Amino acid sequence: MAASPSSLQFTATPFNQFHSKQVPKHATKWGTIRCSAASPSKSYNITLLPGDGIGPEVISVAKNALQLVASIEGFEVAFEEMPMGGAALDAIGVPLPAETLNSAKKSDATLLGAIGGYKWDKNEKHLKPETGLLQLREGLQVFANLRPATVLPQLVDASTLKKEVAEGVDLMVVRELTGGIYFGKPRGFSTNENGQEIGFNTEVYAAYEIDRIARIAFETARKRRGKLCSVDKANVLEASMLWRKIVTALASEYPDVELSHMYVDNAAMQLVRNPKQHMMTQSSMELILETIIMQFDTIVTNNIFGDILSDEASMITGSIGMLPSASLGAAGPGLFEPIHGSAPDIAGQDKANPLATMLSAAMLLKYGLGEEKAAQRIEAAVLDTLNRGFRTGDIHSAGHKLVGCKEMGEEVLKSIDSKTPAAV
Ligand SMILES: NC(=O)c1ccc[n+]([C@@H]2O[C@H](COP(=O)([O-])OP(=O)(O)OC[C@H]3O[C@@H](n4cnc5c(N)ncnc54)[C@H](O)[C@@H]3O)[C@@H](O)[C@H]2O)c1
Ligand SMILES: CC(C)[C@H](C(=O)O)[C@@H](O)C(=O)O
Repeated sequence: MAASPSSLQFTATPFNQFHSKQVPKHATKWGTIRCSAASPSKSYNITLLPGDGIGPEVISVAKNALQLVASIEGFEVAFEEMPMGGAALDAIGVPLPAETLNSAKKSDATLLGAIGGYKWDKNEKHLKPETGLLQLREGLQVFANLRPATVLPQLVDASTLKKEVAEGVDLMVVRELTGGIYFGKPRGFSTNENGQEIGFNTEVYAAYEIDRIARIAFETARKRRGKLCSVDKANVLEASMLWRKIVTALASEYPDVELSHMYVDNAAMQLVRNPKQHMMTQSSMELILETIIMQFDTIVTNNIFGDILSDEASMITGSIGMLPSASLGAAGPGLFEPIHGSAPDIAGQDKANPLATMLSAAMLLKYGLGEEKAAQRIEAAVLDTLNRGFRTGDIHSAGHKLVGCKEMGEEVLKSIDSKTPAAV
């Protein structure tokens, strides 16, 4: 695939259209903005949740990028930084303080770094940083989690897969985010008939939850290469059987989208075996042509399979430090976060790759605020910085300049500054 900024535009996602049709709050705001020629200054409130571990390091870099592109594009951003996760547990005693959730609900969008760490690992369930994150997703009702995984030409060598396997991979995982086994009841600890301790959870999906995420996925696939793979475990799990039935029934509404189904165990294997299919065809000139067809383009799956498969997909692209995400609901502000965690093993050492968070900031601008040009400035600057040879440790290979989190951030800012609008 050619190296072009557009490969990072995640073109394929139709969420702008989805949102502008279905999110009254945003639709109203965008309408006002577009019509208000007399008042050129727009202003957005963004809640920042640095969280734990490398979270504060990557958020500080992304905040600078948001500020810079806002000033170039002529709008204002006001940040409200709130405690979340382990940081909130230490300061306030709960992983998601009411003030933090309220700030996220009132703002135009929320950018999260990461939460969690060894310190809180043994806490009771309701006092775990991770519980706060689930409460935040539930509180904002952001049921659709878009996780693009694109192998950038600059980073093919960073992938642990062979070049010919990784090159050109461009996936979108659409993960259901507010249902399934993460939230299903009953759940808990008990004892069985033999007096042994048991822990149990419930994988449960209502038809409407499957329907709404499947529609997002079909719309997403329609704007990409028209291929949707629904990943489930319908050979074993009832919740997956219903999932497959509803996704299959919807296909007739999207005749332009080619739907396939795959069991999750096979999908996990196929993702690293052959995310692309190579087909040999013979041309009229008796030449053997190799056509690369994406085995995977858009993947739709439940909460837990999406969590696991997106982490796996990240390694095709080179590093989990590169993958952004957008979590969106039918109404209200979105939540934007890198897919990685708090990386306690490298926290506080200026080693984190901030690009996943910067690209999440770009998704925030595009899907959360409708500021497409500002988003493109960040995406183009990330590519430019990689083109100029800068690499954090997770994506470093011979011949490139090894930098820390801060320096990587500064180099992206330089790239943002040096790009004229025409070049974006
Ligand atoms: N959304 C979130 O906040 C989120 C997501 C996943 C895990 N977590 C939490 O994070 C903590 C650590 O979890 P984990 O170790 O399983 O996963 P992790 O994603 O934090 O780290 C996995 C590995 O990837 C590396 N890594 C992650 N992000 C990186 C980056 N930006 N740059 C360079 N290297 C990076 C880490 O150093 C580590 O070796 C746990 O408490 C977990 O619950 C939070
Ligand atoms: C930290 C955890 C609750 C979270 C999840 O499982 O969703 C994480 O793995 C993620 O992918 O954001």
